[in-house]
Amino acid sequence: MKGKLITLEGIDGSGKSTICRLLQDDLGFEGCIFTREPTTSWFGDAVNRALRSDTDHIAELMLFLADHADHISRLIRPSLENGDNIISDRYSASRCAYQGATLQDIFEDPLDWVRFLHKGWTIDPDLIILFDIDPEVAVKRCGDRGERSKFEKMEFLKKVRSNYLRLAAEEPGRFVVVNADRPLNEVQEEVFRIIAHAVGTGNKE
Ligand SMILES: Nc1ncnc2c1ncn2[C@@H]1O[C@H](COP(=O)(O)OP(=O)(O)OP(=O)(O)O)[C@@H](O)[C@H]1O
Ligand SMILES: Cc1cn([C@H]2C[C@H](O)[C@@H](COP(=O)(O)O)O2)c(=O)[nH]c1=O
Repeated sequence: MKGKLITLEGIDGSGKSTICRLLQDDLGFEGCIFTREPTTSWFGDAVNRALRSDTDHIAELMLFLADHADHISRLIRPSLENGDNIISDRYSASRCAYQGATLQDIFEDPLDWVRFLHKGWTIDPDLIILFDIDPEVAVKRCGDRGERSKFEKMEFLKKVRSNYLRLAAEEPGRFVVVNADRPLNEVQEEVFRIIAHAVGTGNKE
């Protein structure tokens, strides 16, 4: 693989999508390919249907995995092989953190099980930027944005946050944890600096 894969992760309302939009508008990152999970494919549509209903948690996980497999074969692998740098708003760590929480009554260590399900076929990110924030602050931020994700609940997001922090502690070489509970310009400055360092100018060379 010649390009770099960078993913933005964090609980709902942590500010990933806001930073992603700012990155997309910045000329310094115009060589990067921007993508997200759930994707905009029909697999992503199926995931979004599951997110709007009380779908069985295992079935929901399988839909997320199908969307991820399609994302890799259609965009991630060919772009990396072509030398493009990719920035993805959510990726595999979202599954470990969120489905690691939805499945906690079924498995002893659901995070580890979900992580195992990716082995052998996924492409691991070169760098994962974790937007870390107290769920109380994140949920308040999301308060007035209309329809809510079924996951935007305090107790649930506390578990998701602790799963993310466990992932970061277990792979310190891959994760950078950013304090997302700061003014937007400060978070932006730090994330831009980290990504610029990882991809150089954002172009292929
Ligand atoms: N640093 C910040 N300080 C205050 N408000 C912020 C900050 N960053 C983002 N916001 C606001 O918080 C809300 C949630 O931000 P955003 O949609 O970027 O989060 P997200 O992590 O992408 O959430 P989700 O994963 O649920 O889509 C938005 O209204 C956004 O304008
Ligand atoms: C990729 C992925 C996402 N989720 C959850 C996280 C959010 O609550 C929703 C949708 O994401 P968005 O960024 O707010 O649009 O889905 C998940 O549970 N598992 C995943 O793998």
